[in-house]
Amino acid sequence: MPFLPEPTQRHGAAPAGPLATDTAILLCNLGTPEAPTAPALRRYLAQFLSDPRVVEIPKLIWLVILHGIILRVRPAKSAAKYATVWTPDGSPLKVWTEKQAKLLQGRLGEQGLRVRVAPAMRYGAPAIAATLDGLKREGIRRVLVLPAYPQYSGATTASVIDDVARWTLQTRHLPEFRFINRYHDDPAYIGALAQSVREHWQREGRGEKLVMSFHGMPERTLHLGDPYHCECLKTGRLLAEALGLRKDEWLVSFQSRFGKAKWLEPYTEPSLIALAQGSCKSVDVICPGFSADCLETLEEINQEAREAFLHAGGQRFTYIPCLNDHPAGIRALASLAERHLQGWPLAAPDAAALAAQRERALAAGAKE
Ligand SMILES: C=CC1=C(C)c2cc3[nH]c(cc4nc(cc5[nH]c(cc1n2)c(C)c5CCC(=O)O)C(CCC(=O)O)=C4C)c(C)c3C=C
Ligand SMILES: [Fe+2]
Ligand SMILES: [Fe+2]
Repeated sequence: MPFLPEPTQRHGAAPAGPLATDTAILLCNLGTPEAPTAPALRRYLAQFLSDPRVVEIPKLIWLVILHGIILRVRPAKSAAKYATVWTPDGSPLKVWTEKQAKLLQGRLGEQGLRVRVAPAMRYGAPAIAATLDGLKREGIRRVLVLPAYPQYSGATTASVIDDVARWTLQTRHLPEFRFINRYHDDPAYIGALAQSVREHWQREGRGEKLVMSFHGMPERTLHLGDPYHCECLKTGRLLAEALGLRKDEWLVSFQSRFGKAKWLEPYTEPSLIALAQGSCKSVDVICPGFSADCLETLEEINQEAREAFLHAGGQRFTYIPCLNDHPAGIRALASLAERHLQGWPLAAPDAAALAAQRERALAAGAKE
């Protein structure tokens, strides 16, 4: 059966008739636990924190710390935090990533691009390898890998590419691949962020300062040449310019510090406390590096950081949601994808040829 797109909510019904395609976009996000429970967190954290791209310390020392301390203590603590943001449909990160994939496919369809968009997770499910197996079984021959991270880092973007490369090592007949490494300064992405801030200000009023909080990284990675820090600063500057903000009306900070080492500064929560203790009593906080709301934004920022700011004397804290399913955010992803799909034939392949190709793929087994 040719692949049939599902109708989307924001962009109306999918084009009439079956949509055959041999091109896919793999929309990859970080991944999330299956449930807000300690056992599910232990499985998730064990996979995530065993990735040498994420924790760059000598393997043996790290394995002792990870299994001897972290995986004994952190799962229960993190599970309790996840429970506060869990939705009836599951973890917010998973719900939003699945929705984004559907909307992106619908949007590309409206632009006349017949592309299958499949969500995948670097850790947990749906795994990148299983998703690529499934796409191959569907007859997909070209894959554009779109990590859902605007700013490149070794811990995130490169780790997605590692995982795709692991799959290619055990696959004979490879699809053609392309990778998107970053979109931190893409005008449509910056424009979508600016639009969401302006809409937020219209709804909620405007604070004295816009705090742009990005996920942190060990500071060491900056000195080792990771471009993440620079790309976050550039996103921040471009967003401030798009909003016409003066230098004293915004700041970039870094959240989610893990462990005792020095991470990128300034840290978000101490910065908010310093603002509240000084003369800034009203802030709007946005997390431009997260393409979808998740534990780090909904719990760490909108609960913990909010409480810290108000407790320190702040009077008004508003949180600006991630782009999630915002039409401007989906349009930005679509224009980004369209540029990277250039030159690939996106008209429907001959349906009979596609069916025959799938038959051959199925007969030979997905791994071949
Ligand atoms: C151990 C070091 C970590 C590095 C380095 C790191 C980098 C990094 N992470 C994201 C995006 C996300 N991280 C999320 C959760 C999360 N991150 C870490 C640790 C590191 N991240 C942990 C241990 C956790 C799990 C939660 C916890 O126990 O605190 C998430 C949210 C996932 C969810 O399910 O909601 C995201 C998204 C980026 C972009 C990044 C480097 C640039
Ligand atoms: Fe993280
Ligand atoms: Fe966190």
